[in-house]
Amino acid sequence: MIESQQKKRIVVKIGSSSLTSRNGEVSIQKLVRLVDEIALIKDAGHELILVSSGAVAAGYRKLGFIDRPSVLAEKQAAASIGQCLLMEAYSERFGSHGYIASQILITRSDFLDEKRYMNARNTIQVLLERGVVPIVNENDTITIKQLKFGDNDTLSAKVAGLVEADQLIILSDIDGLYDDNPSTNPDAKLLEVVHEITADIEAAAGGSASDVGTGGMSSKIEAVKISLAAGIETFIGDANKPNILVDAVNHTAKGTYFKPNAEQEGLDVHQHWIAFNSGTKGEVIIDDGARVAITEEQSHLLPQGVREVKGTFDCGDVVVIRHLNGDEVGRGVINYSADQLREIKRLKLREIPDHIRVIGEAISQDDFVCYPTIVPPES
Ligand SMILES: Nc1ncnc2c1ncn2[C@@H]1O[C@H](COP(=O)(O)OP(=O)(O)O)[C@@H](O)[C@H]1O
Ligand SMILES: N[C@@H](CCC(=O)OP(=O)(O)O)C(=O)O
Repeated sequence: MIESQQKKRIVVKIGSSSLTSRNGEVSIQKLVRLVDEIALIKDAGHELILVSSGAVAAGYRKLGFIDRPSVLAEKQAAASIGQCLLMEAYSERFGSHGYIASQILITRSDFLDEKRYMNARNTIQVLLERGVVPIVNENDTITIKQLKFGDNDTLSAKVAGLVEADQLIILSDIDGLYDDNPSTNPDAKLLEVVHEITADIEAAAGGSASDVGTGGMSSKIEAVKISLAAGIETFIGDANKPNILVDAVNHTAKGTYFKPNAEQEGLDVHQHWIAFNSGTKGEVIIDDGARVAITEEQSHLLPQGVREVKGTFDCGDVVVIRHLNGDEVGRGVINYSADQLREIKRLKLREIPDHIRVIGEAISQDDFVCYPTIVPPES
């Protein structure tokens, strides 16, 4: 039973290994059990978005393969079949509880553009207001390698940031994060509460031992970095444990609970987009004064603090902000093109020629995110 608590917005990620039986095929029994639990959470009044893997696993046998294919086009063809089968199974079971399931397929390029990113958010908002369970997966069939989220762990954390979730629950075939890879070290111990992703934790998190899983624990830890930066508490637990979802919502489940730093303000949706979804176009190199201003004094980045401009970008693009010593300071939305900024760098605001002056500052205070709030960009 769900303990009575404030209405929460919860993102649940179900990995391929949690949905498949030993032969690699999707197990309707497993899917049904998880849907039944989600229905209980919905009945208690919470909003829930499901990020479900399993399209490739559900499709490859129907395509005539005995083993999960490894060639990209074959996986994509399998996903094209499997995604329909998955949604059919989800729709039917959610329907039996009186809930409507909807399908949302996303690629990383959809999230590169903030308008499309916000559009996805608005769509999900309408679905949630109307009691629907949005079911998200990567659009495997058309995604090219360079623009793949790659694993649904990362996708689930980005979706959690997009919808400003209260909790992210990542279900897997293991009951949480161990202090070493349990498939190679039988003495590895479960970590029950984690406040920070340290280098030791990153080193402990290895790849997947199953034939169907994609990223193993290491991609889950990358995902947790993203969700914690947004201030979203995150849980990793075993999909095969009875009542795992209900217990995770009640905080009584066995597993690993990742707790965001209570003092650190989470990123808002715009900052989350800048930090984890936008692609960067070029770099601005800043001096000491500018670094102190933006990291410690909550100030704008002014052109006078910019020493060098690298690459080509337009007004509105996201650029890397780097200190003269080479350290990455953060990233932000630039108010000038690269050529304009080259012309006005090191100038005080009143010295900027009228035909170039837009807002004044090179990057506005609300438009940048500094490290270590964010993890280094992935591309
Ligand atoms: N430190 C660790 N703690 C727990 N599991 C780990 C660790 N390092 C590697 N793993 C592996 O990660 C696997 C879970 O990831 P994966 O197979 O990709 O599942 P999913 O399909 O749920 O995403 C575990 O079964 C385990 O073999
Ligand atoms: N999008 C793919 C799954 C990718 C993925 O991350 O899988 P998993 O590691 O099992 O969560 C699919 O639906 O088959």
